[in-house]
Amino acid sequence: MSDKPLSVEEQLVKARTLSEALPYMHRFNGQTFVIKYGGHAMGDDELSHLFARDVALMKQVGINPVIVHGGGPQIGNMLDRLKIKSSFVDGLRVTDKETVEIAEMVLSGSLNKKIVTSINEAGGLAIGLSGKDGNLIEAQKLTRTKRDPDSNIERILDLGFVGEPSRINPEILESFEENNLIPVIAPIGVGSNGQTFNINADTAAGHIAAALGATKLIMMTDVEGVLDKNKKLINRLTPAEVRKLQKDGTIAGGMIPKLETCLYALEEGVESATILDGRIPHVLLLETFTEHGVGTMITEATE
Ligand SMILES: Nc1ncnc2c1ncn2[C@@H]1O[C@H](COP(=O)(O)OP(=O)(O)O)[C@@H](O)[C@H]1O
Ligand SMILES: CC(=O)N[C@@H](CCC(=O)OP(=O)(O)O)C(=O)O
Repeated sequence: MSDKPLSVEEQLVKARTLSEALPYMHRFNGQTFVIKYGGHAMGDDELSHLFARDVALMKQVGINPVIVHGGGPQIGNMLDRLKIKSSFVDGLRVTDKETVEIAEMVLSGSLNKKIVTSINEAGGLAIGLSGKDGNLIEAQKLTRTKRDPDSNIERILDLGFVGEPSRINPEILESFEENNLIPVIAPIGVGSNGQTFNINADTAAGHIAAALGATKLIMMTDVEGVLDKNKKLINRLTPAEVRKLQKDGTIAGGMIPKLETCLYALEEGVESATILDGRIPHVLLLETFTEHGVGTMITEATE
């Protein structure tokens, strides 16, 4: 913050901005927003600090923010340091025994605590947990098939310890809300025999949003939003339009699980899913307290 006094005009702009936020504060009071904070979006310290402030502000004005974080690039860095090779299939990391241990260490350990600390420093009260705590995310091995384009044979893919949520037990999150705590969740799931599963953070966020009956699912990433074939931002999409983009190959890599999750969340009753550019300062406030103008919003009906 600069110490230079503001001109009257600048003060008026500030006052107007605050006043314009009032209807949104009323509209969203008491509602749950699940915010997926992607590993790419958390690379810059200044942006991470602004993210934490935005989350603390949301909580202060009566919204219930629930953070689910990723950490793909950070897991990748640790695997590189340990000289462990890693690969992805359709945006999902092939996860062997060693890799799942590293993923848990990075996600539930250093990254989770870093986010908790920065929200606490910003004046919120955050609590970190993984899907193992309170049995929040019960998971099973993900089963995936892929059609071989040459032979047209459907093959079963074995991604190792990659999990998908089989049941979410949100009671622990509800008790946090009652106590004004902001949950920060690492996407690690627990299997029926206590196994650890590495879950794509988008998938975890979508299931948590559905189980909590969230109003909004917000995905923060490192692109403007969903881009069309000419790399132009698409502002609004319906589920039918998303399916078309999936079929014609416009959607690739990490955007595949992201959009699958958005569709799942909408089917389960979440009102809107938005993919936002986490590189924009205060993008969460822009999304929450102004008419939609950034990123891609997916809703059942377009106005
Ligand atoms: N049509 C598309 N529009 C936008 N991004 C796309 C598209 N298709 C593929 N992508 C890729 O998806 C990436 C976002 O997914 P990902 O890297 O998993 O992000 P995060 O780590 O934030 O979850 C983009 O950086 C981009 O490379
Ligand atoms: C199965 C799987 O792919 N798990 C992810 C979990 C982290 C994640 O999803 O992080 P981002 O949101 O930053 O991509 C991984 O190992 O990278």
